Amino acid sequence: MSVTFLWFVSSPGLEVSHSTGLLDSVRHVKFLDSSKVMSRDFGSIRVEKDKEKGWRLCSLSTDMKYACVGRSGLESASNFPLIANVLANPAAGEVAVSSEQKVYDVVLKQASLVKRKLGATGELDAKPDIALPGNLSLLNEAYDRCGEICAEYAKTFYLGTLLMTPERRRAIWAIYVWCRRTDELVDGPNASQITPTALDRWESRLEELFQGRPFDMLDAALADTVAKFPVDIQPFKDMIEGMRLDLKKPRYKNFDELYLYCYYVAGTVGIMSVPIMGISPNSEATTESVYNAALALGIANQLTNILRDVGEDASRGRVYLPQDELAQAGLSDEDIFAGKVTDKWRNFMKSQIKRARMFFDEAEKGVTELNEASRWPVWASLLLYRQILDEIEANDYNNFTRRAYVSKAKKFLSLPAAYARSIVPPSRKLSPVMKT
Ligand SMILES: CC(C)=CCC/C(C)=C/CC/C(C)=C/CC/C(C)=C/[C@@H]1[C@@H](COP(=O)(O)OP(=O)(O)O)[C@]1(C)CC/C=C(\C)CC/C=C(\C)CCC=C(C)C
Repeated sequence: MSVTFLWFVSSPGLEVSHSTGLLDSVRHVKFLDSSKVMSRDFGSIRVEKDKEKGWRLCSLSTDMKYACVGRSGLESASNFPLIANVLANPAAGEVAVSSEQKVYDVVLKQASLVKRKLGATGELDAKPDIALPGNLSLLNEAYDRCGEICAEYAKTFYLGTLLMTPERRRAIWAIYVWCRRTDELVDGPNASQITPTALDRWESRLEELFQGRPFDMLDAALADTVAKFPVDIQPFKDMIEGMRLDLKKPRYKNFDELYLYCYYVAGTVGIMSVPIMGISPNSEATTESVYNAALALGIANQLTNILRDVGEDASRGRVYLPQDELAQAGLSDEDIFAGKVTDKWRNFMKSQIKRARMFFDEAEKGVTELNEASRWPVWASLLLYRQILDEIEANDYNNFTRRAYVSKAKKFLSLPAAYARSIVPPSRKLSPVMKT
């Protein structure tokens, strides 16, 4: 996977290795009070009534033992028999659950955390900074540094965040920086030295920071963010799991496997971001449906990223495309390594692009439901990334030797279009509760 983030990212080489990473010099910053860490006990089994999807029986256990049977928001729109809900596994005498369903459990868990944190008022308590007074300026410095990194690596996105409230803006910066550091572990300049053990250490660090014990200054900003906003640790852990897959899994058998990978490395970003960006108090959408849209945007972005980078990934021996679908199209890894654009390849790409667009369509339904100030950067991100698919088509599906690229002029034109969409309000107000 290539690793510059959307259109915003300009410079490579952010140092984030476990021991020598960016600002690791500021270590053992112990100014966060672990006693203020919120409880994350989700109980075990719940019966959920989902507005659009009917009743579903779900395990909400934190250990990710999935037991959820239900329908996906995407399958109705899908022409692809690709997202199976429940996969029978007769050999084991068990019912295996599809990736989509596993991921939906994370969505439900995050949504239920948001609901519980909001309580009856529908508003988040604005918690004070959890630093001791003497260290408040350190915390501010930490957030400022996150802002600087964001501005350096994702300029347009950074500008978009300036529309958000100061609290939300700096929280998004802190999440952005953690995601980028995580991604750089396997895709950055020190990637060749990264081992599964290093990722395990990164995960322990994550657990510590969620307990209010950050390792460095940038972690401290995130520790403060997760203590203030109803953010679950699971998507963060899952992103690290995605990096583990990148170390050990060179091929994806089918779309179910690829879907899980896309969730790990990108869908997680959507789920982490919504509790910060907030849902409009005027939205009548269910919390779950907004999280589903956020997940869909992450998946759409990652699928697009994979389709754009086929040649580049192949040069590193990597093929992310579903093997069974390649075979059905009469293609194999050899065709990808040969890098020849044939009619078989064009047809295959058409169907892959179609699927990525379906995920973008699904995501679009949720953007309007976000808090007004958060919509513009999301629309901008969506419109710009979606155009990469158009560029692949314009390149006659040659994603072996030509990198689909959205020109500066087109990017620039997308910004007012994104703004225009962002001022469209959610359909109508029903109840002010249960949103953030
Ligand atoms: C507004 C907004 C976009 C917020 C997201 C802020 C945030 C926390 C970003 C972190 C991004 C990051 C550094 C992720 C690390 C993993 C990674 C690199 C994922 C890939 C991104 C782009 O890859 P790459 O850097 O290679 O791209 P380029 O080469 O530069 O093109 C990803 C493909 C995925 C990133 C996923 C998202 C941005 C998810 C966006 C979803 C939301 C913000 C939820 C919106 C809410 C609704 C309701 C739709």
